[in-house]
Amino acid sequence: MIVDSVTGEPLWRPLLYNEGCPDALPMVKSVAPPNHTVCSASSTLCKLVSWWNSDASNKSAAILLHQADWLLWLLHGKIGISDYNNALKVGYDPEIDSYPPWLLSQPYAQILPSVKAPGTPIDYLSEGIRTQYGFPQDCVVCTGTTDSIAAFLAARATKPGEAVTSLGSTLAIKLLSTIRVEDARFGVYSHRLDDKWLVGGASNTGGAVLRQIFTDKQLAELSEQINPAQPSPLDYYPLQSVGERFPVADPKMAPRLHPRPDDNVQYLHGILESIARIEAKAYNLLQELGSTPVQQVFTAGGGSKNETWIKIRERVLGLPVRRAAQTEACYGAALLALKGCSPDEI
Ligand SMILES: Nc1ncnc2c1ncn2[C@@H]1O[C@H](COP(=O)(O)OP(=O)(O)O)[C@@H](O)[C@H]1O
Ligand SMILES: O=C(CO)[C@H](O)[C@H](O)COP(=O)(O)O
Repeated sequence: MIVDSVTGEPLWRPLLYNEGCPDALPMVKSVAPPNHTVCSASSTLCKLVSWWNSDASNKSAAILLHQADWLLWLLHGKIGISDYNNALKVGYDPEIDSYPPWLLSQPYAQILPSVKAPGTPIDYLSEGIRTQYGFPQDCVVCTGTTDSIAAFLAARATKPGEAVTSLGSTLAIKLLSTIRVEDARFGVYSHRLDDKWLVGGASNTGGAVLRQIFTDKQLAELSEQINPAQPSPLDYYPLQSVGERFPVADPKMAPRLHPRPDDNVQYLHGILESIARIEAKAYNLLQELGSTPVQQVFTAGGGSKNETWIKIRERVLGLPVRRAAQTEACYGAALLALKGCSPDEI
C-alpha cells in the first residue's frame, strides 16, 4: 500500500501479494544484483517502482506499508514501521539488517518504511481501540511477520531440515536452513528467522483452485474414496489463472486441468497428486540450490485437514508429512508477540 504519511489515507489502489507489475521489472533489474528477490514482477519493489513511474503527484507525502504494517498502524498509531520479514521483497537485507546501498541511492527510497525485527514492541494499543474492545491498559503491539512464517512458528518446527508447507489458497513452503538461498529465476528466497534462514517460496497452486471446482464438502467426501497408496496417472498444473511464481517463475504459465475424467474421485485424485508433485519439485529445488536438506514436513492451512492428501504427499515426497499441532497462522503471530512483548523496551 502507498499511503499518506500523515493521515494514512491510501494514495494508490492496494495491491495483493501476488499481483504483478511487469512494467517496473526492467528498471528494478537495472539497479538490483542479478537474480535478487526483488527481480520478480510480483515483488514489492516492482509495485513501488510502478507507482513511482506513474503520474503520482504526491510523492513527497507518501510512505509504503505492507498490509500487516497498515493493520498494526491502526492498532498503535505510529505510521511507517515494518519488520524484516515483510520488508524482504521490497529489498531489505536481513543479513546486514539494513536497506542495501543500491536501494538507498534510489529516489524512491524516501518512501520506504523503517524496519525492526519481527516481534519487536512498538507501542501500547491506542486508547480508542483499547476501550472499544476492552483490552487491558498494558496491552502492547509488536511488529509482525508474513502469514506463512506465522504458520511456521505455529507449527513449532525448530530444527534445520524441518519444513512447513502451508496449504491455504496457495501453497507456501518454508524450510529451516543454516544456509541462505536466493534465486529469483525460480522464485526462491530466504527469510531470516533469528540466526537461521527460512528458505522457500510460494506457488500459485493450492486450495483456491480446488474451491473453483469442488465445495469443501465434496473435497472431504471425494477424498475419502481415493486410495492414497495408488499413484494417479493424471498430470495437471492446477492454477486459478495464468502465472506461476515457484518452483517455476513464469508469469505466462497457463493452468493445466484437462483432460477431466467423468469420475470426480479420479479427477480430484489427479489434482491432489499433481499439487503434491509441485511440492516435491519445490523441496528438491531448494536442496539443489544448497539449502539444508529437508527431513520432515509439517503441514498447515485448510488443506492440512485432508488425511488422504497427507498420505499421497508422503508417497510423492518420500518424506514424513505430519499435520502441525497448531495449523492457524494467527497462533504463530501470538507466539511471536509473546516472545517479543516486554513493555520495558517501548
Ligand atoms: N478437505 C479439504 N481438502 C483439501 N483442501 C481443502 C479441504 N477443505 C478446504 N480446503 C481448502 O482450504 C483452503 C482454505 O484454507 P485457508 O488456510 O483458510 O486458506 P487462506 O487463509 O490461504 O485463504 C480452501 O482454498 C480450500 O480449497
Ligand atoms: O502466497 C501467499 C499467500 O497465501 C504467501 O503467503 C506469500 O506470497 C508468501 O510470502 P512469504 O514467503 O514472504 O511469507
